Amino acid sequence: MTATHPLRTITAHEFDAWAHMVTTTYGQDWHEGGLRNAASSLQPQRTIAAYDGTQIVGGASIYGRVMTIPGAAIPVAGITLVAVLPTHRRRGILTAMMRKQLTDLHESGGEPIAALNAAEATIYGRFGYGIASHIAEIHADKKLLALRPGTDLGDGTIRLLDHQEARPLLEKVYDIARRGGVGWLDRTETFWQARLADGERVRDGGTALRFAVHLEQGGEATGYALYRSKPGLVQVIEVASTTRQSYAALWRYLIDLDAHAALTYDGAVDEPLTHLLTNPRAARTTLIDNLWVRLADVGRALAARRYATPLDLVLEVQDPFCPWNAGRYHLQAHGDSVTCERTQAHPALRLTSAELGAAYLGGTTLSSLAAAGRIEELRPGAVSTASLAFRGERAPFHPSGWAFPAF
Ligand SMILES: CC(=O)SCCNC(=O)CCNC(=O)[C@H](O)C(C)(C)COP(=O)(O)OP(=O)(O)OC[C@H]1O[C@@H](n2cnc3c(N)ncnc32)[C@H](O)[C@@H]1OP(=O)(O)O
Repeated sequence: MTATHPLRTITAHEFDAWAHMVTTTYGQDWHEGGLRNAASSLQPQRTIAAYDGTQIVGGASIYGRVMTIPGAAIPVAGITLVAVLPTHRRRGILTAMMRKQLTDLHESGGEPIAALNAAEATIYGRFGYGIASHIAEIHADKKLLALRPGTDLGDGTIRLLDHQEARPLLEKVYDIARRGGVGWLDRTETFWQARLADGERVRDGGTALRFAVHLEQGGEATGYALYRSKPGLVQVIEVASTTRQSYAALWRYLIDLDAHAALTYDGAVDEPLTHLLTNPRAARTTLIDNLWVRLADVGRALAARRYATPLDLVLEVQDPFCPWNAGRYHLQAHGDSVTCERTQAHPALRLTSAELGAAYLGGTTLSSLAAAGRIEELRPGAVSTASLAFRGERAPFHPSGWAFPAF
């Protein structure tokens, strides 16, 4: 808590007042559908508020989700709906809420990592969060888009289904895709509802959501694309597939949609689409930070993932914001056998939790952080060895946001 603004979890009947504070802070009016989605997906016992007397003046919540990480899928605390009223800024309320969330995770033995999408990239580094993934905002000139000759499209078909028909097929495909994709989350009923919410506000001038589902000859769904049309634009919302042929076939379908000059999609940094095109420059991309990861418990987090190469490394971790994490760790990894124990041995690398958070999903490299002067190498070659081991096979990708609406 801060000296003047105590923090506590909200009760269910305080939800409306809490939501009102969040929307006021975000410069919005909460509409009916949004309020319903938030009320059903948020857990009051994981939602905190800062009080000025009886008034709620700040708040933050946690969604408990399961995220695919290199070699495993683990519970992750999804930090969301962080807000402090404009009347109460710069008094340390955010700092107190961040500390409470992480302390609670540590003391309860909760999720070993926390993750969030940052409203501004200047906010969360000070609390030990590091940029673990980027998103490639793709903007393509449709008349220049064409697939390379000879692209294997398989022999399936694409059907436009309505929401009800598509929904079970989407779930099956998504569940296979997310298990193989680092950064992807599990999606329970509540989160599906939010992801597929389709009211006027969500459409933002576009059509209703379209469900293009790829079916194999035997009827099995192996991919889907969610999109809407906006004036002059195909806005691709989500593409998931379980085979390379269905991925290529879905993109051919999207590219072939007539009467649109442009196509947009928030894809992975290493989105295979680029390599399917005759003119890769037709799809221009802007990179933007996406998932910020914070190791709430360094030892448990590092032991939970798998590493690309064998590793025997002593790390000295500095962590003024979460002092329980500070100290030396002996990280040993060989295939599925991974241990991370406290030690007094001499360290090979000195770094903070933020660098470990950044490297955790295998996207940001330790070598790049070291080149920026953010990691101290105490044993020659240790950065290079560790960087290769932390690296993932594919760039991590988080196909939907943490922030409201809650998908
Ligand atoms: C995961 C998500 O939900 S992201 C959404 C985040 N929410 C928003 O952006 C909504 C609008 N903004 C706000 O609600 C508030 O301004 C917040 C939550 C960003 C900050 O809350 P505050 O209580 O004012 O922050 P607090 O007083 O604890 O500041 C902590 C430090 O962060 C800095 N800081 C706070 N906000 C910002 C910002 N937007 N940009 C840069 N620095 C910031 C402060 O200057 C302070 O620095 P210091 O420790 O060096 O003095």
